[in-house]
Amino acid sequence: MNTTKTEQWDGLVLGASLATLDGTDGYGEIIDGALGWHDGRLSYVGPRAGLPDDPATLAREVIEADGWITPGLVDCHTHVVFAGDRAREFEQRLQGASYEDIARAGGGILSTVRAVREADEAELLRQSLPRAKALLADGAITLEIKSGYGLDFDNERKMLRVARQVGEILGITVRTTYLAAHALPPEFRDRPDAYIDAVVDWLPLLHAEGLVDAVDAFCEGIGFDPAQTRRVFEAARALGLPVKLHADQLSDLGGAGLVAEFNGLSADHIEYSSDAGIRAMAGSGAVAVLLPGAFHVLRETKLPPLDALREHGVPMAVATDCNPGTAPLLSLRQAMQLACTHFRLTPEQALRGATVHAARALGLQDRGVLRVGMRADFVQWQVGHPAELGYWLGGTLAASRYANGRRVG
Ligand SMILES: N=CN[C@@H](CCC(=O)O)C(=O)O
Ligand SMILES: [Zn+2]
Repeated sequence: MNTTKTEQWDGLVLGASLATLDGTDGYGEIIDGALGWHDGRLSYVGPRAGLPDDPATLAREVIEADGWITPGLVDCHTHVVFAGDRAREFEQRLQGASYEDIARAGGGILSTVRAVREADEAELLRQSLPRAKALLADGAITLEIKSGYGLDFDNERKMLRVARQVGEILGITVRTTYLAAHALPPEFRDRPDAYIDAVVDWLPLLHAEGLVDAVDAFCEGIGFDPAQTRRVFEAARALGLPVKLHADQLSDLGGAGLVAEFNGLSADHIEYSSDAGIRAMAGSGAVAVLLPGAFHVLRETKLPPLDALREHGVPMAVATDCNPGTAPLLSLRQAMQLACTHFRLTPEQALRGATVHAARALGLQDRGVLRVGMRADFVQWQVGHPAELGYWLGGTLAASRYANGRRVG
């Protein structure tokens, strides 16, 4: 019996099939499986037939289930904390305005900055929580949440505090990412280097409050240049914080290579990354975070360098990028479907992208697969096969969700 515990477990699910994702390929299928856990960790992952005759004695709670159980999904790139929406901007884009035009005219990210600054902490939480709940409802048990719509100390802090509260209220893991280098706020107009000075100064203060798990930037023509990004990364490194990057989304500024140079966790978007950038990522072990929601909503045509990613063995994560501008997307499963449709990932690759590789993109080694000793984060789905998770558009497939061995929906 594949177990580490001899005392009575906290819980045991019997009867569902398991997609463990343990191993380098395949779903790791266990038909008619059993999953036991204790103290928030998996204590048994295997066939029901591998348990003693009377499994009810093994655990305090025994649950008969059907369908399939997968690791809890990990949404490794979201901007789910924000106020307002940008539906009117979406209309303008469909009438011909580009994302960059709107940004340069003071809309885009800056219009969400105005809305976030106007909302107090309680209001920001009130607006953000339903979005996080929707992501959880569709199986996301770990959420990364970025700041980046405050762009001053108090408002970046407010966003990060709300992100932490979301995790506490929902009982799930929230990893926070400091993204003050997302756009240039109006009070620093034409003074981007002075703004980067401020971004660098705020970081240790927010970190000292326990509000920052990683550091990100938007390295782009409408964001910050590589030299400015480098300064943000150096500040992160000085504090021992990992970096990730909105890299090469709209043009190739060498973002993928910069991530590799700083041993970053991930380069995200990367539609325009060069072959050299991808090779550098492969060398450093960085994850490529694919964001098919933004690709879809912006009606992009330039695909990420998928062949190069495959050829060089760069792990590909999939995330929602849930944000009001480019990805009003409230389902990681839907992002998986878009990754299959637009980027030709197989449903198995998309599921690995939203679990195993997404956990790695957050530097989390204790989740993403079902294996004894890993966190008891899992989702039970009403499906006949896990390939359906990357197949259906919409619908309600998740039947129960567990975080750290506790039911969270
Ligand atoms: N690219 C930059 N940041 C977000 C979009 C933010 C926004 O438009 O509000 C992204 O990941 O797509
Ligand atoms: Zn983003």
